[in-house]
Amino acid sequence: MSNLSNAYVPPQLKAEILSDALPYIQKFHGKTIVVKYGGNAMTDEKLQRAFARDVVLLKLVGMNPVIVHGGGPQIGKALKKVGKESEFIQGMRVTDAETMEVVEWVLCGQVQGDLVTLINSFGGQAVGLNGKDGCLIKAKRLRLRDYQNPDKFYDVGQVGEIESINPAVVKALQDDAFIPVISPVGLGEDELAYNINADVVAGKMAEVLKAEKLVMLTNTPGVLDKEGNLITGLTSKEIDALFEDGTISGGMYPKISSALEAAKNGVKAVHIIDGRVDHCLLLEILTPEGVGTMIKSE
Ligand SMILES: Nc1ncnc2c1ncn2[C@@H]1O[C@H](COP(=O)(O)OP(=O)(O)O)[C@@H](O)[C@H]1O
Ligand SMILES: CC(=O)N[C@@H](CCC(=O)OP(=O)(O)O)C(=O)O
Repeated sequence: MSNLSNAYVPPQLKAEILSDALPYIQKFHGKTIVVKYGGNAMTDEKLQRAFARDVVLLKLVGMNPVIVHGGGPQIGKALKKVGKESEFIQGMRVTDAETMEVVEWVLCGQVQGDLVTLINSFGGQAVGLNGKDGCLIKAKRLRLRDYQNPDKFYDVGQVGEIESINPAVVKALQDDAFIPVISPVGLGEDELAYNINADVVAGKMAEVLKAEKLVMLTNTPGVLDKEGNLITGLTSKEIDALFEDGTISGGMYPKISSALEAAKNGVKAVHIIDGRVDHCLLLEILTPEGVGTMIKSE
């Protein structure tokens, strides 16, 4: 992948490739595109730079990218430093009060700060937000239902589910030249901060903003079947079958569930794509090439 960017491309071909993007730029002009930038997709510096450039480019050609970032592996590292192991149930981090302090520090501080700085270094105007800002995300304590046994619930501590989203602050920013960069932390009525899975925030944000597209960047080619082959498209029924036969596990649970909810609730195109591919965002949005898995509402 990295060698490709050094390969010789005749100037005429470059111009044609740029020109081929025109219908996509027209189609998505003025439209909101929510991008979930997973912590697993942001581990390589070169890829991070390509991502930030792509976001700036999308904004400058008239689209409204809204970024929801994760940071699971980065939280895991910070917790290790203070001697705490990470525990997950169905893709949700079990979060006690001490863990929550680290989560907020890593997500709303380090990860968001680095991303905002990087986007702005390429000429964008990114603004960092978390759920507390402008009353963006109201959360309440999650009762996590067992995927296989609906009568069973898990207590995962200070983990939130979304009660409501007030998108006013995001709309105000995106109607201007700004690129919102949102950390998945919500505020409860009890004034506690809640740790919310970033896929859940991205899916709901896309719904509430009536986004044209939701693109989730992760560290696999997309959703894989039992043999490890990429599944390019998935319907609701097919997803149920994958849950039942155990093909989906860990972080893919909240990702697929949130993607499906968004597709069912009006987001026209929902994709889970490989964030390890250089310029995957441009490939997904500005070319006819299908990358990753498209989640369909039915
Ligand atoms: N069927 C599946 N296809 C692809 N990935 C899967 C599947 N089931 C579980 N996974 C796991 O889900 C992970 C992606 O979710 P997660 O670790 O939460 O990433 P992110 O930080 O991008 O949200 C993959 O790295 C993989 O280990
Ligand atoms: C409740 C819960 O699990 N919250 C996540 C929030 C970050 C996240 O979702 O990051 P990724 O997108 O990189 O996985 C966590 O603590 O890891």
